[in-house]
Order: sequence, then structure tokens, then C-alpha cells
Amino acid sequence: MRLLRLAKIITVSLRFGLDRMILDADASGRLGRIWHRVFFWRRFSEPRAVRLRKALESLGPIFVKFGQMLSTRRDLLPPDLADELALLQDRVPPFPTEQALAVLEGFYGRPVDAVFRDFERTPVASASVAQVHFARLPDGTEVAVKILRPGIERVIAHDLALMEVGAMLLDKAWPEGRRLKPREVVAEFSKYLRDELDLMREAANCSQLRRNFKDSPLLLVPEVYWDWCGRSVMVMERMHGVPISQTAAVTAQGTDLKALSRAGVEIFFTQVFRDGFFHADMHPGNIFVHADGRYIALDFGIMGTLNEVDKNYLAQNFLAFFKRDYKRVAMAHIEAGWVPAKTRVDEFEAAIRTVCEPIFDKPLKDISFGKTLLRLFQTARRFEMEVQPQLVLLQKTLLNIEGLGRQLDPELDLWKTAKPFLERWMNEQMGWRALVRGIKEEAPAWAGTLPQLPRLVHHNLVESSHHHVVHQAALASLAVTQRRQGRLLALLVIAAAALVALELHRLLG
Ligand SMILES: Nc1ncnc2c1ncn2[C@@H]1O[C@H](COP(=O)(O)OP(=O)(O)OP(=O)(O)O)[C@@H](O)[C@H]1O
Repeated sequence: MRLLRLAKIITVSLRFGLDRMILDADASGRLGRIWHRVFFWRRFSEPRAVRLRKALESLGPIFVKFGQMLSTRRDLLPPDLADELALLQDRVPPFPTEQALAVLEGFYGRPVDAVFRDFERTPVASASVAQVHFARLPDGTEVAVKILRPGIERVIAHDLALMEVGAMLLDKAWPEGRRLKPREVVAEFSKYLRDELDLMREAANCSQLRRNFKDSPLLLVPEVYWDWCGRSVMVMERMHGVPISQTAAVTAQGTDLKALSRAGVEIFFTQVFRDGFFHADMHPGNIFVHADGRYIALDFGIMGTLNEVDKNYLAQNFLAFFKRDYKRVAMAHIEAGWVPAKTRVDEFEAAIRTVCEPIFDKPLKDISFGKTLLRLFQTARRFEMEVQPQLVLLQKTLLNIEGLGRQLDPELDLWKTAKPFLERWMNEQMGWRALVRGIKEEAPAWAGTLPQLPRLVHHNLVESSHHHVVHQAALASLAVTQRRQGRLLALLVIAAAALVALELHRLLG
């Protein structure tokens, strides 16, 4: 099976000339010249990016997903490849309903019709990893049932193993290819795919996001029905709305597109700066709009988490960046320990200025946060900064949010919407508010420790007087040892002197 798959990969690579992409970059090499002679008859009329896209399409859904992920790594890929790969569509025919029913019956141990009041046999959507059917719970609640594609674990394991081999070869055999960090990219993809294979994880993400946005006037998140969920099945509230990509239908239901685009930015910055937990798969297929104008989020396979250091880094950088205070940007990197402490601030500052200043050529409203962050990461990498995966995820999501926002309202001023969030966060980190918050956070721990304080103080005093006695004894024994060693040294010196004297006497006498 694996050999067959490998053979297919090699054939497809030769058919679409992927080998040429590598060897053309290394045409002067001996291997390149020999290869060109062996395969002299091949001519490719299409550009390399199109050939790569077609090759991935013919290798199947996992490779298509891989290409989609690659298209977001603009920090690694040349623009022509990234643009073309972004066109990849995760279109796969649904798997037969009997298989879906078999998965469900295997999991529940009962016929599907005994679990759900009614279960729609035709899926509402199908993708490479899962498909979704609508159903009703016994009490009539409308639900969406997400089911993992049967056997997908095996397919993924095979394809990933082959990708890992490919990445290793690329890394070892092609010095230029190393810059694309093939092993790192495949490892990231592998983690992302394995996460998608556990629907309990996705359900937990969904339920956390719902809790964070409980009673929100901006965002709706489906409720998870845990009693019906497992690793390969997720049952959640069925949401009713219009896909955000259908702008005409969104307007027809009376939603103001300008308000919607602002709300999108607000939701994102709330997720980032309030919760440190954000939806990181914000492609238009996962976003719907409810009739009351609220967003509906779906698909919680990829979520990003940020800690206080990450948030501080982001807020400081964005605020300093928009004030064009590049020195502050450089300092923020050094203070957070992202770049080595030995980095020269002036050099780093100059490098940031060089990449960022051209961005300000445009009006503030047209500046892309996502691109700015990308430039910053690219610069910081040159200064030995290991960009954290959660920040790369955030930067990719920012690009999505901006794209979506500007599609809804070309006049959207992202900075105006985002600035209050950043400033509020910074204010909360400093001054008396931060102090009060710190006390509030620590108070429960103090409540537990305070009653024990007298006992702990007493214990420590006793311990320290005991330690004092122990220390005294140790010091005394050290002094004895020192005296002994002194005596030994004196004896050795005398013995050595006697030997020298004897030797001199023998030589002279
Ligand atoms: N709770 C829900 N209520 C209504 N429709 C839903 C719900 N969950 C999923 N769907 C429908 O199923 C589609 C696919 O769902 P989802 O994105 O979660 O699956 P997926 O397999 O991860 O797809 P992809 O990988 O393409 O994003 C959605 O676009 C939507 O049409």
C-alpha cells in the first residue's frame, strides 16, 4: 500500500515536473545536468505554480489540505506559489451514508434511528476529514452531527509518513530547499491534522468559545451535546444563518455590512486580548451570519492560545509600530527574551525601520496588521528570533480577518477599531488597575495561606536555629580538615626539600 502510494507520488511528480522545480533552481549542479539529459523530452507549458497545484490535486485530499496550509506560509514560500496554492479547494465527494451510519452505530451501539428522532441521510457538507449531517435529538432539538471519514486515520498516517520522507530528502539533498524548512512545515501540518482527528478536542474548543461569548451581542457559537459526542462523532446545536461569502443574501436579510465588518474585527481582538483563545480557521466557509446580524462561528478544529507574554508582545508592538517607535518595537523583542539579549538594539531597530517604513506610505486605514506582523517576524528571524507557532497562527488569522473585513467594507479602518482594544489592554496591565487585578487574582491563594502563617513562621524560625547549629558544626569540622591539610602540606614541603638537599649533596660530593 505504502509502496503503491510512493510510486504514485513519484509518477505525479514527474508528470507535473516537480523535480524540475528543484533541479532548475540547481541547474548548474551535476545532478541537475544529468537529470535534464535523461528526461530531455519533457516540456512544460504551464507555470511551476500551476503544475504544483495540479500535482497536489491529483495526489488527493490530504495533499490538497497540505497545499492549503502551505499557501498561508507566505513567510517561507515565494508569492507565485502561495497565490496559486490559495486556489486549492477542499472538494471531496461525500462518503456513502451507509458508512456514516455504520460509524454512528458502532459508536452508540444502537441503530441510528434509536439514537436520533430523525437523521438526514444526505450530508449537508463533506470535506476530506469529516462530513456533517443534520438530525434531531429525541426531544426534538435540531442538531448537526459531524462524523469522521471512516479509515481516514490510516490514510493520514500513510500520507504523513511519505511527506516526512519527502521533507527529509528535500532537507538533505537540496541546500536551497532547506530555506523552506520542509521538516518543520510537515511537522506543523502533522500536528494540525492529528488535532482534527479528535472530535472531542474540537467539541471542547467549541464549548470553551461558547462560554467566552455567552450573551455576546456579536457572536453565536453552537452548544455541544456531550452525551452524544465521542472521538469520531460530534453533535452540536444546528445553527441557522447565511454563509458570509453570500453578501447579497446577507444584505437581503437586513444586515449592515459595514457594522458586520467592524464586529468581525472586534470579535477577533476580544478573543485575542480578553481571552487569549482565538478561532484560527476563519475561512469564509466557517462563518455564517444569523438573521439578527450576529456572526455564527463553526469548525473549531484549529484554535490558538496566547499567554500574557504573547499578548503583551502583540499590544506593545502594534502600539509602538503605529507610533513609528521602532526602538520600542526592538526593545519589546529584547525585553521579552524573543531575540538574544546580546542583540544590538540600533541594528535591530534599523532593520525593523527598513521593512516597516514603506508600509506607512499608505493611509492608516489601508495598512495590513497581518502583513506588518509578517514583515516583523521575517526581520526578527534574521536576528535569531524563533517565532512561536501561536504567533504565526495569529498572524495568519489576522490576514483572514482583514481580507474578510475589507470584502464586506472596503473602507474598513482596522486600526481605528483595534486601537481601543490594545490601549485598554495596556492600561489594564499598568497602574492601580493592574494592582487591584493582581490582588484579586492572588487573594484566594492568600486566603488559604494566611491562617497557616503563624505556624509557618514558627516552623521556619525553629528550622533556622537548627540550621544554625548544623552550620556551626560543619564549620568546625571544616576548620579541623583545613588544619590537617595544612600540616600535611608542611610535611610534604619538608620531605621535598630534604630530597633536593640529598640529591645536591650526591651531585657535588
Ligand atoms: N452546527 C452547525 N449548524 C449548521 N450547519 C453546520 C453546523 N456545523 C457544520 N455545519 C455545516 O457543515 C459545513 C462543514 O462544517 P465544518 O466546517 O465544521 O466541517 P469540516 O469537515 O471541518 O469542513 P472544512 O474542513 O471544509 O472546514 C459547514 O460549512 C456548515 O454548512
